[in-house]
Amino acid sequence: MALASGVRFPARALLRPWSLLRDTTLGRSEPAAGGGGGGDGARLFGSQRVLVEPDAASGVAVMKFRNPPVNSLSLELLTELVISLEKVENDKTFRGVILTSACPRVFSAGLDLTELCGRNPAHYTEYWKAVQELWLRTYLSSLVLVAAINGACPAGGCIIALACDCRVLADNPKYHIGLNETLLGITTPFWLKDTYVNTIGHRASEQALQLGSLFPPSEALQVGLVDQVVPEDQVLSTALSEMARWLAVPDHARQLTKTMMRKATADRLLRQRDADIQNFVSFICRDSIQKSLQVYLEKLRQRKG
Ligand SMILES: CCCC/C=C/CC(=O)SCCNC(=O)CCNC(=O)[C@H](O)C(C)(C)COP(=O)(O)OP(=O)(O)OC[C@H]1O[C@@H](n2cnc3c(N)ncnc32)[C@H](O)[C@@H]1OP(=O)(O)O
Repeated sequence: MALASGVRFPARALLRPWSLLRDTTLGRSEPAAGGGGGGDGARLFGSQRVLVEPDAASGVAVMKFRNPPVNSLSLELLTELVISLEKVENDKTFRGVILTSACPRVFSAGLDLTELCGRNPAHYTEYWKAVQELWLRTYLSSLVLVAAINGACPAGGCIIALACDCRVLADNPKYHIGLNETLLGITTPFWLKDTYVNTIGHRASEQALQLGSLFPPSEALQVGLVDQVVPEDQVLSTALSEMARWLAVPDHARQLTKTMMRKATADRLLRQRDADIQNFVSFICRDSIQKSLQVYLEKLRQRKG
């Protein structure tokens, strides 16, 4: 499938990209005039793992991850997210998307460790392309993206949140956010490290990345990883208020400014995507890395509660 960032999609998505999306249209069977997804706001479109609730009146769609139990970023979820974002972005009814979780207590557990363990190089290649694609699609989106973080947000979950323009985190001491890759025995790719540095600065990133720090809400706010910490039942309403603030700015000026701020970081990856994939595949295929990941996954499975 030809996507803006030029990545090739998994074979099944290439053959029938929309087959990954189950249309959950309610109420209307035809798109509203002038747009494909909004109408009176009663239309829902999404997929098995991504629920999209569009509100044409406000031009905002709420996109909910729905991959229980922990919204781990499986190849399917990554693919469905990219397709859903592309679909909303191509519909001129919409100017903003709120990303949130439909699973209790977890925004996203990050990359699906079962995609990183015991597979073959062709699978790792396909998987990493999908990770790159989601990051590029979110980081460079012309839409306003607000993360309504209503649960734990480690690693890949944090990466999605960092690609948004604004982050609102629920005030629950169990909802940690950060990049903890080193604790799994792996390293953060340069483009995600750059995103971290852009958000919280060099020194804080140097420390947090090496230590694999996961920040509770108050510390996440202090370090600048999130913009607001609010009671759990106010996360979505606060995200909507933030969205209104961002949408009050004329789109063209905001979009040009976003591009100016983010282009250099994205270009670093765009210039060397294939090399980045090769690096990832050779790294993840190492016996020592496979062992570390398996030990971590086993600990996760044994740890309950
Ligand atoms: C060069 C390489 C760069 C790669 C970059 C990698 C970035 C990443 O994203 S790596 C992934 C890192 N993620 C984590 O470390 C998070 C691990 N998960 C957790 O800490 C917790 O699950 C949670 C805080 C998110 C939620 O806790 P909760 O108590 O609600 O649920 P659990 O009982 O722990 O988990 C339920 C179930 O889900 C499985 N699981 C959890 N996380 C993952 C995951 N990331 N991938 C696959 N599976 C996961 C967990 O094992 C449990 O499974 P079982 O019910 O079968 O035991």
